[in-house]
Amino acid sequence: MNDALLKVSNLAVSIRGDEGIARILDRVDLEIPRGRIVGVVGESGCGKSTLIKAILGVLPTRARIDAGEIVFEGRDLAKLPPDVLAREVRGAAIGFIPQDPFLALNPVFRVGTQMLETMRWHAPPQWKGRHRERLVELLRAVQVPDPERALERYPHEFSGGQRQRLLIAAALSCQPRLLIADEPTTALDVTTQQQVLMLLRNLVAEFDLSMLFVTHDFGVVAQLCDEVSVIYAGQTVEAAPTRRLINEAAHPYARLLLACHPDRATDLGGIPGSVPSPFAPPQGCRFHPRCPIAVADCASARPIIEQTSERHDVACPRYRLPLPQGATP
Ligand SMILES: Nc1ncnc2c1ncn2[C@@H]1O[C@H](COP(=O)(O)OP(=O)(O)OP(=O)(O)O)[C@@H](O)[C@H]1O
Repeated sequence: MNDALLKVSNLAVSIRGDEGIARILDRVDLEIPRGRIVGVVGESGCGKSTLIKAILGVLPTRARIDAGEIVFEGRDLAKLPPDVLAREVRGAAIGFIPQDPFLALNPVFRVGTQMLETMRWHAPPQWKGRHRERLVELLRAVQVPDPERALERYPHEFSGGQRQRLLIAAALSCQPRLLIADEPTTALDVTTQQQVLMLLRNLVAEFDLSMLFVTHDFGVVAQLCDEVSVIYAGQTVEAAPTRRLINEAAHPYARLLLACHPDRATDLGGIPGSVPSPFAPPQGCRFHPRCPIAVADCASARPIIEQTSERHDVACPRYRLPLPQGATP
């Protein structure tokens, strides 16, 4: 699609560690069309956070982008100087909602002080002199009760769900075009999680945004996302519109991950085995050691991405085969 707000192509990121060099992301592709919510799903250790860090330009010092592009509004973020990224992109054109609302706010400063400080650096010039007023409007939009008073309170005076709303307002406070959320509902109870997801959906429409939502939970993807990309051991294995992926997942990893979801599984055993270390990933398809339909060829060559239908890509030549009985948890 031409109207992508963000297009990540062929992105490779490696990190130098004591064990050698780890290829954490190995030619990842991702597209976020304007006005859409795209989920990135994968187990812990698949590279979701590294993908976010690469987009935001906050990779660890020992990491580097080896190849690929991160094109956002026509500019390749992978090639932008760090000061331009910090000034014009991170926390400005791209807002970030972190995973843990308990850790993300400084407990010793009032909420308003912290949020106004962010706005001082990144808010659009036309809001000059109106930061507090804008903030109150945003707190109202994220349904924080009594916004004027909320700005005078300290983080510990809010519940987890309210703190997450504060962080969503903070992410919106610089008038971003893209929101990136890293499992923002994981630390919340189920009811609050539902409310925050619904709020995010409404805000994306109301503020004319796009969103990248990272999670390990297909249930959350089903509720929130228009499209989804499944990532395994640093490689994109499948991408499709959400409904299609949930009803017709093709890659064995995506099928097994879906089968593990509580709504479907009778026994939540998870997928046997674990995500390989990026310091010594398997050759060929990185999923082949855990794949119930793998054959010898899967260990020798990386699968080519095939398009099964419009906007549905899968990186497995054997995706048409059924999984053997007992393979799903
Ligand atoms: N600074 C680092 N040094 C060495 N290895 C790292 C570093 N950061 C990440 N990794 C490794 O890269 C892989 C991907 O990590 P990443 O945090 O991106 O995965 P993730 O899918 O976000 O996992 P989680 O859901 O647990 O946050 C993991 O194997 C992790 O151990």
